[in-house]
Amino acid sequence: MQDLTTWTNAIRHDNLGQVLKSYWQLTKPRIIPLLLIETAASMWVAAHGQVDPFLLLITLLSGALAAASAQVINCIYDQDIDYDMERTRHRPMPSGRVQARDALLFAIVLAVLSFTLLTTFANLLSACLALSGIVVYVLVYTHWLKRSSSLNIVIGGAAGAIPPLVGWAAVTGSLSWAAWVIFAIVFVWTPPHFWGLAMVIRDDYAKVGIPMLPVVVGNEATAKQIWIYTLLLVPTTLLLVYPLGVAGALYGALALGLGSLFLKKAWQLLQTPEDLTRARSLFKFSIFYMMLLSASLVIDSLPITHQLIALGQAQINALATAFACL
Ligand code: HEM
Ligand SMILES: CC(C)=CCC/C(C)=C/CC/C(C)=C/COP(=O)(O)OP(=O)(O)O
Repeated sequence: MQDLTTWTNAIRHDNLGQVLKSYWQLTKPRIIPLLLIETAASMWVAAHGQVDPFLLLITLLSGALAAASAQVINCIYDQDIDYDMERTRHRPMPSGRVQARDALLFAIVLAVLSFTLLTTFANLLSACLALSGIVVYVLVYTHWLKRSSSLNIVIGGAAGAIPPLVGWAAVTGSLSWAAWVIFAIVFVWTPPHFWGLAMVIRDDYAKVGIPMLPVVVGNEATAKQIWIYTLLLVPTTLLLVYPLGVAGALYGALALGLGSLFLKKAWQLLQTPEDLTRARSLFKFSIFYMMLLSASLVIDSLPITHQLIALGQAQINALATAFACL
């Protein structure tokens, strides 16, 4: 009898574990950290390097909840095509592990929690922006454009650029030019990020009739578009240094260095558009690029960085004066 109870408990435990795992997978959790890194970077710049740790925690938590909610709705909507594609077939919806009604309820709870936390502990603007991120991703990208236009990523990609606006608004209660420039950086970064991968998994998308750019125009024309967007990306990142002046020389140097590497990858792909190793490498680099660019913004905004740079400059001036006296 004792054995039977232990066994039943073990099964219950196991089921609960499986259920939790399925709901976790519905939120596409691997993408969320980078969305939060963008949000945090924007908060640091907005707060001139001194972010209130509680506000940071609440904003990142709410941002994660909003992004998760958006992804869950996307999983419900896309379950038919997800079933037909090898890469997505084992997701919880197409494999029947979660029912659409339960998933929808889960998404609503996540969205309500996100909105409530932001309105209570940050402000209404940041809460509305997070909600607009869900709406843009679900309605504009998933419902309207994903299945109907090769511009799906260009326009729908705006959803992924909203998290920095949420972060900025949470700190300042408004949106300045700098916030829109960070939005623009992510907006311009998204097409090269995704098209690199889309070139690799083109056949999967073609099979289910999704008009991703490489399916519609082929790899050569996609590589050209990737090159153009990467060319636009580099000067966009520098707008924070000039004319806005919200980031300094350290960020400027790192943005230029990272941008040159991105351009090199995009150029190499342009030379050999059918080389899918290069396309995959560009996709992976895009993620590394966005992480480091965001980290550069944070480091550049810290008061200690400003103090160290001022100290360095004072020493260079002192040396220059000493040499002049010799
Ligand atoms: C509409 C815009 C976007 C589209 C269509 C898109 C699409 C994709 C796809 C299909 C994957 C592969 C996921 C998988 O293998 O299951 C991926 C990976 C990834 N995306 Fe994007 N993405 C977009 C925007 C963004 C944004 C804005 C971010 C964050 C700033 C982001 C961060 C990532 C990360 C970190 C991964 C790698 C996840 C892993 O480790 O597998 N993406 N993206
Ligand atoms: C502020 C806020 C809530 C913003 C939401 C931003 C958000 C959820 C962006 C995600 C972008 C993304 C990874 C799309 C995947 O495309 P897909 O769904 O077509 O990929 P798939 O082919 O893997 O299903």
